[in-house]
Amino acid sequence: MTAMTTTAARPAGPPDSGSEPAVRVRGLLKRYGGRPVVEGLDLDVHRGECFALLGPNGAGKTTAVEILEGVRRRDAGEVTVLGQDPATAGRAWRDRVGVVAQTTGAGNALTVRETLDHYARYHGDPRRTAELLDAVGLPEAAGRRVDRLSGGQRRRLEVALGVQGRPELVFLDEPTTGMDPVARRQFWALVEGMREDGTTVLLTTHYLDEAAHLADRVGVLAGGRLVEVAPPDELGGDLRRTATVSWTEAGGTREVATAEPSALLRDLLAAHPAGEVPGLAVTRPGLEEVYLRLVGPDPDPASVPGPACEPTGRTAEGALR
Ligand SMILES: Nc1ncnc2c1ncn2[C@@H]1O[C@H](COP(=O)(O)OP(=O)(O)OP(=O)(O)O)[C@@H](O)[C@H]1O
Repeated sequence: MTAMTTTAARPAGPPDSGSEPAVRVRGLLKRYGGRPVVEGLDLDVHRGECFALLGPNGAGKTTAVEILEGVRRRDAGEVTVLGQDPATAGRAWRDRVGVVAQTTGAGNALTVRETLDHYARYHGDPRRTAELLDAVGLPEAAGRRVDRLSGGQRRRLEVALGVQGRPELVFLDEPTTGMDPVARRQFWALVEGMREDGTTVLLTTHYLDEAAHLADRVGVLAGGRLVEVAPPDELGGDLRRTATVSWTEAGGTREVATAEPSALLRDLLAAHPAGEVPGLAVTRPGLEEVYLRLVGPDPDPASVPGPACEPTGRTAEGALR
């Protein structure tokens, strides 16, 4: 697969934190049946940035993203996406935004190529079908019916449809779920290509390696709020800086958590003039451990008895449900 290039004139290079953000959210509140699922969410995504939203099942990621996409109604708060309120933005705004939803209805008797050609008509300046097929690694499946694709192939098609209109901002909700490891890495290259073109990307994922690889910043959503926002290798702050030094002593393992492991190592070496400190190891928490500490042991609000189900999406008339 090759990274795609666009003809649209957009600034390339690092995220632009100086100008108006691509996404601005203040005090976002969403309740289902009276129960808050997103509660006081504040978020800025800079233009040209790849931002990854992490959080356990039921944390409210899809709910928040669907509000930003303009397919779900909010109960309170301010939301601006590419300068407009998605709840009222029109067709022109929609053309500037790409959506790869968590699940879609894509599944029909058309072939992959026919499907892409069909949806191309909805965009003013669509990417060429051949270019898209190549970019998502589907050229061999171009003539296959969509309802005969594997789950991972279907996901690739959905990604192709989401970026077909050369969006300035693309929402990717768990885009690589169901993809094999090779397809995931192809997808990463696709996102990196979009980033180089200046596209803003807001991604949700459960794969921490994906967030670490792709994102300029990650936000961890828990209990309806962002509990931390930071570049992936800085998430966890003090927690990241704390090392655990362990060694074998008197037949057992000793473990000491310290922000200054060098000092402890000097003491240990001095206490072992013969050389080796038995079983010596120094470890620092990785992204996964930091994440698990941030979200807590059982943060899934879905485990609480839930409210009545609320449908999503726009009505045929385009109004929000
Ligand atoms: N249409 C709906 N009607 C009622 N409750 C809903 C609806 N959609 C989601 N919920 C509930 O809202 C909470 C947040 O769901 P949401 O899908 O936003 O979480 P998520 O972080 O995207 O989870 P996952 O990682 O599993 O995709 C969950 O408890 C879910 O059961």
